Amino acid sequence: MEKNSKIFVAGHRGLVGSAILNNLRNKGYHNFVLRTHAELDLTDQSAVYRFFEEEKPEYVFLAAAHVGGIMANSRYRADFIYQNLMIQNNVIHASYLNNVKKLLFLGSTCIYPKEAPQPMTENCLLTSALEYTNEPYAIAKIAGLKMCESYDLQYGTNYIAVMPTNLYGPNDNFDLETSHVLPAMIRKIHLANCLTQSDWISVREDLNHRPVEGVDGKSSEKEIEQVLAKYGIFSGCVKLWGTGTPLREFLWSEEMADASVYIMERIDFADLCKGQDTVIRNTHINIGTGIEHSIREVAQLVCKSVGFTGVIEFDSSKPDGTLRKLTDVSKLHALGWHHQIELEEGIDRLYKWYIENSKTWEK
Ligand SMILES: NC(=O)C1=CN([C@@H]2O[C@H](COP(=O)(O)OP(=O)(O)OC[C@H]3O[C@@H](n4cnc5c(N)ncnc54)[C@H](OP(=O)(O)O)[C@@H]3O)[C@@H](O)[C@H]2O)C=CC1
Ligand SMILES: C[C@H]1O[C@H](OP(=O)(O)OP(=O)(O)OC[C@H]2O[C@@H](n3cnc4c(=O)[nH]c(N)nc43)[C@H](O)[C@@H]2O)[C@@H](O)[C@@H](O)C1=O
Repeated sequence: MEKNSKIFVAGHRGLVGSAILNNLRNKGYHNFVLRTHAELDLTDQSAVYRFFEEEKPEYVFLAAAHVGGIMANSRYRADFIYQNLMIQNNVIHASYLNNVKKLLFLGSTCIYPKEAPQPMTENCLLTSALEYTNEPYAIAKIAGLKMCESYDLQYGTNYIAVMPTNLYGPNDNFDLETSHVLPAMIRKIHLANCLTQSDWISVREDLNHRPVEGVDGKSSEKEIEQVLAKYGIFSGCVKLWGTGTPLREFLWSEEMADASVYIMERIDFADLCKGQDTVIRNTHINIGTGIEHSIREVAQLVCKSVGFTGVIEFDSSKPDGTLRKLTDVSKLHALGWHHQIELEEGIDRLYKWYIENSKTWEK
C-alpha cells in the first residue's frame, strides 16, 4: 500500500474498524473512503456495487459485520447468518469486479470445531462439528474465508482472511445483553460498585449515556435498582453468566488493528500458499495472544481494576459456550507480528476509556 492509496475501511466506527482507521492514520495513510451504516447498507447489493464503481477503492479492510456476544449469537441466529453472508458476499464480489488490489477479511476463531485440539491451528478448520451457540455466525465466517481463498485461486486476486480471537477495546459494545464478556463485565461490575457506594450520580451518568431498556438517568432509584437487578447487578454483588470455568483468550482491539495493517502491508496470498501442496487449504491466519484465562479469573481482574470488593456469583442457567478456544499463533509469529498488551493492562485501559466516555450527563 502506498501512503496515498485509496482505502475503504468497512465498519470504520466499530470496535476494530475504528482502531484500523486510527492505525492507518498514525502510519501516514490519508486517502480514505468511508461510509457509515446509515450512508451505505452493505447488505444492499446494488448500493454496494454502485459505491465501488463510483469510488474505486484500491484496498479494502472488511471490518463491517453483524457482531455480538454469546446471547446475541444464540438468540438472533437468522440475523447473524443472513447479514454476515450478505455483507461479505457483496463487498468481496464488488472488490473483484472493481479490481481491488488487496482485501482483508475479518473472520473469528469461532470457525473452529467445538472439540478442536488446543491450541487450535489453522489446519483444524472443518474437521468436526461447531459450537452450537454461534454456529450461524461461524458458518458465515467460514464462507467468507473460503470465498477469499476461492477468488484468489480462480481469479488471481489477493484477498487475505484473518481469524481474530475475542477482542476488546475503545468503541466496544457495552450493551448489557448483546455485548461480549469483557465490556459486559466492566459495565456490570462498575454499576454494582456505584450502587454499593450509593454513587447515584455515576449510575445516572452511565444510564444516560448508554440507555438500558425501561430505565434512564432520570428514573427513580427504586426503578433503576429493579431494572439493574434483572441484569444481575446489585449493591455488593454481580451475577455473571455460565459457570465461570470456560477459558477465553483476549486481544486488545488496537493490537488487532496493528496486526491487520501489518498483514496488509507485508503479506500476499502467494506467501500463504508457499509450502502447501497442490490442494491449497487453510490460507487464513489466526490472530491472538496464545494466552487463556478462565472467565472467573477475568472477573477478578475487572473487580481489581474497578475497585469492587463485593461478591461475584455465576448463573449456570446461562450458556457457557465453548469451554476452550485457544488460538495457535505460530503462523502469525512466523510472519513477524506479536502482541504486547497483556490482559491486566488492557482491562485497566478499557475501564479508564469507559469512565471517560460515560461522563456526558448534564447535572
Ligand atoms: N469483537 C470481537 O470480539 C470480535 C470481532 N471479530 C470480527 O471483527 C470484525 C469487526 O468486529 P467489531 O469491530 O467487534 O464489530 P462492531 O459491531 O464494533 O462493528 C461492526 C461495524 O460494522 C458496521 N455494520 C454492521 N452491519 C452493517 C451493514 N449492514 N452495513 C454497513 N455497516 C454495517 C457497524 O455499523 P453500525 O454499528 O452502525 O451497525 C459497525 O460499525 C467483524 O468481522 C467481527 O466478526 C472477530 C472476533 C472477535
Ligand atoms: C468473539 C466470539 O464471541 C462469542 O463467543 P463467546 O466467547 O462465547 O462470547 P462472550 O464474549 O459473549 O462470552 C464469553 C464467556 O463469558 C461468559 N460470560 C459471563 N458473564 C457474561 C456476561 O455478562 N456477558 C457475556 N457476553 N458473557 C458472559 C459467557 O457465558 C461465556 O462463557 C461468539 O458468539 C462470537 O461473537 C465470537 O466470535
